[in-house]
Amino acid sequence: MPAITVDGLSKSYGRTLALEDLSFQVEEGEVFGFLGPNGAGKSTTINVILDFIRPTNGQVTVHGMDAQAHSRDIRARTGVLPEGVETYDRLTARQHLEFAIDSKGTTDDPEALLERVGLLDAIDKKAGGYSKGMSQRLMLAMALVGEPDLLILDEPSTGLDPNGAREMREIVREENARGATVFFSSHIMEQVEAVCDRVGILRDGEMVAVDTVEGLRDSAGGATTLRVTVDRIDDDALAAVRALSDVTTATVDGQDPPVVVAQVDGSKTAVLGELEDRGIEIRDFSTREASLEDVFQSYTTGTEVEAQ
Ligand SMILES: Nc1ncnc2c1ncn2[C@@H]1O[C@H](COP(=O)(O)OP(=O)(O)OP(=O)(O)O)[C@@H](O)[C@H]1O
Repeated sequence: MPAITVDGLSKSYGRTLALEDLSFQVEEGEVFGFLGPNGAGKSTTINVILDFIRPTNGQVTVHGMDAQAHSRDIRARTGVLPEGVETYDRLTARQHLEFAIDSKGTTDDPEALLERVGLLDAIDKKAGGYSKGMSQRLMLAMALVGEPDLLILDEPSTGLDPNGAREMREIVREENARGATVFFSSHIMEQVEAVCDRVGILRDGEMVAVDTVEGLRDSAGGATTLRVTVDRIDDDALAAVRALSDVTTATVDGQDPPVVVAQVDGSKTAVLGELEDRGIEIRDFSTREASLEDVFQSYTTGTEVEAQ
């Protein structure tokens, strides 16, 4: 049984359509990265899964239970790191943890949890004095209470420095190794590629790709980003480059001097030849293997940048 099934989900806020007929599944035991730029609809999806908001259409089940009818049971088995940090200024980390432990009726040790997230030193300090990263660590510790079957982490790296982000990924791996399903959202490919089994890419409320990290890598596979610095470029020349059979996309980056950026799946010399045949002077060029970040960008930003 999948851990999460999202089926035909739509959500409108007044005239804003935040989610449009969204369907996907998160399998039990996997780490699923929910990736999309700001405003794509990630938090809205998470809020519907947790029944914090009601959808306009569609259905969500968690461990086979309807998200609306069984929200209490679902939340009891789920650890949530919500978007935006909501700590209580006057309570210490220990008190936050004690509250979460009481609410879930578990016997966790606050010190052990805070040690895991690297916040043991501040256990008896009031959260009002915490940095963003410290608050984020505290919220993560609260999400871990009760060894939940499902962890839902909304942008868990917010406010964390690179070390903190690495530690967070380590905790995701440990939780997954213990058997938890992890669903976490991010707008940064780098954050998800290191830990996720599969990635779903959300754009404007629609899922535009769901694949394994390997599968996404393959779709970038073989492709190379070619950057050619030229003395000038015009629409006809750019169109001719785009029309070459090995070129997937071509855009122009910058103006002075212009740089033609092409995704090439094969011969790079054809691009250089096409430009030279048109009397365009090639001042420099470089090649780079397309990265997962390039794949993410091509799905989420529209690949074309008009020639200027
Ligand atoms: N309460 C609300 N009222 C009106 N519009 C909303 C509300 N919440 C979200 N939206 C809109 O719905 C769309 C999706 O927002 P959502 O917060 O789900 O995206 P997100 O992918 O989580 O973005 P971010 O990465 O910035 O958190 C956006 O256009 C947003 O402006």
